[in-house]
Amino acid sequence: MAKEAANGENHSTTKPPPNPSPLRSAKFFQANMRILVTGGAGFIGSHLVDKLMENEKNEVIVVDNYFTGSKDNLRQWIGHPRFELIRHDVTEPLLIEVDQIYHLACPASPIFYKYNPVKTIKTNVIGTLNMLGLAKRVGARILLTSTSEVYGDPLVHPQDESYWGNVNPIGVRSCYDEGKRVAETLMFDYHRQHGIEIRIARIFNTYGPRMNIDDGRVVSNFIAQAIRDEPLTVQSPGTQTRSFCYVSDMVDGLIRLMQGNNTGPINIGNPGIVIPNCHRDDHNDVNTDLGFSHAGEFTMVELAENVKELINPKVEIISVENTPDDPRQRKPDITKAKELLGWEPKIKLREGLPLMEKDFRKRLGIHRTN
Ligand SMILES: NC(=O)c1ccc[n+]([C@@H]2O[C@H](COP(=O)([O-])OP(=O)(O)OC[C@H]3O[C@@H](n4cnc5c(N)ncnc54)[C@H](O)[C@@H]3O)[C@@H](O)[C@H]2O)c1
Ligand SMILES: O=c1ccn([C@@H]2O[C@H](COP(=O)(O)OP(=O)(O)O[C@H]3OC[C@@H](O)[C@H](O)[C@H]3O)[C@@H](O)[C@H]2O)c(=O)[nH]1
Repeated sequence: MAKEAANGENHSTTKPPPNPSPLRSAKFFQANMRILVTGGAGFIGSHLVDKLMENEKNEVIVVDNYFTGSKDNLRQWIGHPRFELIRHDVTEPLLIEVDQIYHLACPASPIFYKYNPVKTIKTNVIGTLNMLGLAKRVGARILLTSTSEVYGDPLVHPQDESYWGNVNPIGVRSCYDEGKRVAETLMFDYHRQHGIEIRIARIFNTYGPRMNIDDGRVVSNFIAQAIRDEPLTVQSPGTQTRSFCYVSDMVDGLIRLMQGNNTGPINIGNPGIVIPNCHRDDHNDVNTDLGFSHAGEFTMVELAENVKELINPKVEIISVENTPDDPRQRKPDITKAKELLGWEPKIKLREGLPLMEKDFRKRLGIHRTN
């Protein structure tokens, strides 16, 4: 019987998970925790690896096909005795022995996941099936990085985990959002049917150093544009909102979820703090809405204005055409993360943007002149 609480409920299983390796209970040999990170050469994955490697009791194995990730993100660990890097596509089976699996492998930026949509859905469905098969064979606990995109173009705001979403099943984003929805279904079916220990994080927009400069997502686009003196391209109408979480907060949330007792799904993102009657003068990163402020949800025009003010006040902001099915609003309800994981984000957007600017300037070789 699986012990974890899913959405506060218990699910019965038909079969207990396999016993852990005898090495786990060996008297004289204390094995390290072997942790697999799929997609570990990517943006969030490589920061997660950094954090996991800080613990000397962890051995970290990364598998990645380098579609959007890069060995460069892991260069400080290559050759380290507790670290292994394997070029592998998760759509193919993987036979290794591990205790935990953080399953991140999947292109996350819309321009990359739409580039080869059939491959994206294979990665989400076959890739997740393969990782669940591995978890089942070796009795590992597995965490899936799902997404706020499972809520589609949400009709409920902010989004809590009980909301089933408003998703177009045949649209250009479906390979990703429907793919992640199937991945969540597979996780719960393996949990109920085979007793696999699962964890599901629904990640909201995350930003920080190491994002690909040409990643295509909004924060990296605006920062790269501001540094290069190019106009900031706000996709119309510009009133669509997102809530942005700094990557170190995200990694902390993922590790807490993996180590805790709740299956999730649990939203991990930065909704900001709701401060009644607070105005822009009182808080730098607060957008004022009828005297009711939320410092974490930004329209794309507001995000562009923040980037302009912080990074390059001379840069122009222009409106460009949008792509179909762009969600109009997005902000997480993180009550569950607070209550069940004791987690909430610490870094505000205006603190995170300069950290990312520093990293982008270094990689672009463009110094700040003012
Ligand atoms: N960054 C965000 O805002 C965000 C939001 C919601 C969910 N997520 C999820 O978090 C995870 C990581 O996202 P990210 O922002 O770090 O993206 P990313 O593109 O930087 O990282 C994804 C990694 O997966 C690898 N990959 C892709 N397909 C693969 C395959 N078939 N086999 C093996 N490796 C493969 C890529 O090469 C890359 O290293 C993804 O699952 C994504 O869906 C991210
Ligand atoms: O240059 C740009 C890029 C994007 N945008 C806008 O910025 C908003 C955010 O777009 P992004 O491409 O950064 O990311 P999205 O929020 O659409 O999707 C993200 O959601 C959560 C994760 O699963 C993924 O990382 C990604 O799919 C959209 O409204 C988009 O229209 C711009 O205004 N200008």
